[in-house]
Amino acid sequence: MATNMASPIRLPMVDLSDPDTAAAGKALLNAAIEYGFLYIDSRTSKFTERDVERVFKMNKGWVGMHVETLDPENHERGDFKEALNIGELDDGKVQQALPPTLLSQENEISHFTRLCNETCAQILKLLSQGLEIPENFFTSRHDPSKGSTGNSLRLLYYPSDVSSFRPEKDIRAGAHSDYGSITLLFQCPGQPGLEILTPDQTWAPVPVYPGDLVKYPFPPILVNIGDMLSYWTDGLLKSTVHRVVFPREMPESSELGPRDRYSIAFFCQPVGSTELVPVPSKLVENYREAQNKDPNKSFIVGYGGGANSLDSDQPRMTAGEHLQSRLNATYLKSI
Ligand SMILES: O=C(O)CCC(=O)C(=O)O
Ligand SMILES: [Fe+2]
Repeated sequence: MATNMASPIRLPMVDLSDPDTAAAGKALLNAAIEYGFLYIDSRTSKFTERDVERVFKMNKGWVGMHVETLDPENHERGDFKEALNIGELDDGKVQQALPPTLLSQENEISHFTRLCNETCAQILKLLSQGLEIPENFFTSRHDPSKGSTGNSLRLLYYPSDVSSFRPEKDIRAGAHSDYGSITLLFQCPGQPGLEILTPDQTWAPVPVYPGDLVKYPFPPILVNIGDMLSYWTDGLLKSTVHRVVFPREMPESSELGPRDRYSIAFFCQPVGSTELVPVPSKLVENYREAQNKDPNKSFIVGYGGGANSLDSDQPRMTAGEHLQSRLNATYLKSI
């Protein structure tokens, strides 16, 4: 496991309003190949400052601390976080019991998840362009009108008032990769903590704002590739391991004020019954061939060996099966 700290990473910033969609698609694809993470310029997204602010206001942490342990091999105590998961909505309606204070906010939740879905569709279309495959290859397989997707919205709260915190041993969210296609992450100014594992096995902090002087209405939206899209593209797109750490000055330095962190994650998945047929991209094929020829091959072709590893007469894994295999690997391990 990595121990060294790298300097903050400069991730590419993608402009979703770029009329040159071929160029934006290539920029997005290259970031997904190199880092598995990128920023979306918030000025070019469908979200207004108010849309994001409203959901942050709902986010007060709901499910107790230490309930989840994302990296049980390295952390004996559960993650120092609280979370509320909201599963896929049906016709704008939440399909689960909500905490009483959120009952009146269903419209806002529905509005926000709709924008998340539309943003994911924009990103998936651009990725298809970058991969030089039909524009709707991914979006048609993520279309909720074709079946349930398992998309979820997660409100995360990492409290700083944790007297039992042990700096060397405890973590806000253990090292993990995400399971689905793509994740959108909304962060708050002044609340850092996300780190990604670089190819040389060092942890690189991801700044909430990149180091430029642009005035954003709210922090750029972080996008990362999940295991399924990595599997689907035979590892060409990277599902990068990441974690959330406590700020270095935690928690004694009370003069700094509370060092809480709030974030909102939207996990986007294909329709569960989607067969993960190989992505018909020459770029994916070339990547796989090059990796197969590499005598020192140390690459990961996405969890499960990659969609191209199956013989053509073998049944394809479905998106639902892929997700279940990743959930089993995490949650059965931590019981
Ligand atoms: O809060 C964060 O920054 C990241 C959360 C995350 O990675 C996750 O829930 O999968
Ligand atoms: Fe994550």
